Amino acid sequence: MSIMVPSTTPALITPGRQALDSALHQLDQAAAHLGLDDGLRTMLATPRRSLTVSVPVRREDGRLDVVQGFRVQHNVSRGPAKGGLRFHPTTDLDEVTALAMWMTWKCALVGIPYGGAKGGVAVDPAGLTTRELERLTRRYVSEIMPLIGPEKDIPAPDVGTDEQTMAWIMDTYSVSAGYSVPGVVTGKPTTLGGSLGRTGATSRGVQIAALAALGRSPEGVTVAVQGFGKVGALAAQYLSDAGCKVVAVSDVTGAVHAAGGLDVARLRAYAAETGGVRGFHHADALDRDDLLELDVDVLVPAAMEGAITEANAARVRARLIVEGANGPTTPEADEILAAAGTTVVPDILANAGGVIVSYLEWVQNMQAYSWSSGEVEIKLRDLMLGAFADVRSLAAERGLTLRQAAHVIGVGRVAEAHQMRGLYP
Ligand SMILES: NC(=O)C1=CN([C@@H]2O[C@H](COP(=O)(O)OP(=O)(O)OC[C@H]3O[C@@H](n4cnc5c(N)ncnc54)[C@H](OP(=O)(O)O)[C@@H]3O)[C@@H](O)[C@H]2O)C=CC1
Ligand SMILES: O=C(O)CCC(=O)C(=O)O
Repeated sequence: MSIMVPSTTPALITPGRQALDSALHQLDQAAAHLGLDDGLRTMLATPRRSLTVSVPVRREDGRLDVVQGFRVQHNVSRGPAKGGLRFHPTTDLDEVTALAMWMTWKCALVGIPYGGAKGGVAVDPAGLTTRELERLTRRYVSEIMPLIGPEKDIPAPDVGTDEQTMAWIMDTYSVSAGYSVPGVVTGKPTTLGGSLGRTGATSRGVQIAALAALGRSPEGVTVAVQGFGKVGALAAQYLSDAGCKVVAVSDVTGAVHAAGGLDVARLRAYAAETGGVRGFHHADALDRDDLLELDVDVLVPAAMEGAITEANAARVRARLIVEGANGPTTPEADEILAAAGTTVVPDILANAGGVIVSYLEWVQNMQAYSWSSGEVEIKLRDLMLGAFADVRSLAAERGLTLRQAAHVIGVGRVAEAHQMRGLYP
């Protein structure tokens, strides 16, 4: 049986196509290891539902722009589909499909009862006013309304979206339902039923995974973080709080480096005020992509897919990579890093803290109850460390990389759910 994968521009290798190729390669490796038959493997390679929508946006000057939006539900065998919503100019159906597939394995790996989904709108949010963004978000939600719901598919923040976006989604859905439906979305403001601890959850998970992988005192361990958005900035903060020395960070505007360690709290305030890390007085400027090749103990890619490729992997000097981003390392780069003895804590494990606390938020919404930040933190830590231990022990037992082991566990659990439900035979 051949695999049908969507492609918007088959003649061109877009970043989205690269991400989807990586995701399919990782699935193939796991399926071969698990001995899955070709039919089941094909089913897991194919999204259950993909929706492409045209979203008209009325601009402040009266113009009407039309942008493309997507929502892909990759798999729903273990529960409702779950995954973030991305606003980014290069987002396409291939990228969203890859991200949805990674959500499926991530949720299975950390043992939460969800399938995987992702949404995207091909737009640069920095080029829109707040009112334009609100109109865009509400119209996108109206277009994907048939797919989403607290028991069907639950969006959350990703690149270019935040808790305000989630509030507009919750309101648009609730107005249509005729009553408040907080459980339709996670990563909401706490005033609307958001969970304590969700804002920093992905970064907290990155910190937990990094410290577990280090296996020694973090005191003085040098760290570079690519991406200084929701995930990267707080990952840098939490690693610094734990005693690591964060020596470099980057965003789209550039990179900054201080051999003695950055004052991360001060840099966060500076970036919030100026719109980026570039020009921070208490550090040296660095070429943005040179950050990936610094001589540090730990590298945290927390920006976009395809940051570490066969073109630069051999020059990566960090001995430990903890993937805050989804898909930052291509399969070719993975091979180079593995041969060099570099440990990679894979995305579906390292950045799972976000969806774990999203799950806790949804559970609180469904019960109309809320937990303290301490309770949330304990549950997050338990789920992260449990998944980390499962991955590490399978990797050691079978001679796999941490990424291969994580995919064998995630894909294996989803395959088992299909077989038990009898949907496929
Ligand atoms: N938000 C979440 O809960 C989760 C996010 N993730 C993943 O984490 C990653 C980051 O997401 P998130 O923090 O939410 O997104 P944000 O939009 O908040 O931040 C993205 C950051 O990456 C920067 N960036 C983009 N391209 C580059 C580049 N080439 N070099 C350096 N920096 C760059 C952006 O810079 P600038 O601001 O200047 O544009 C920004 O600082 C994504 O892969 C996402 O899928 C994974 C799990 C959960
Ligand atoms: O919190 C969620 O539901 C999903 C977060 C996300 O998009 C991701 O883990 O990549």
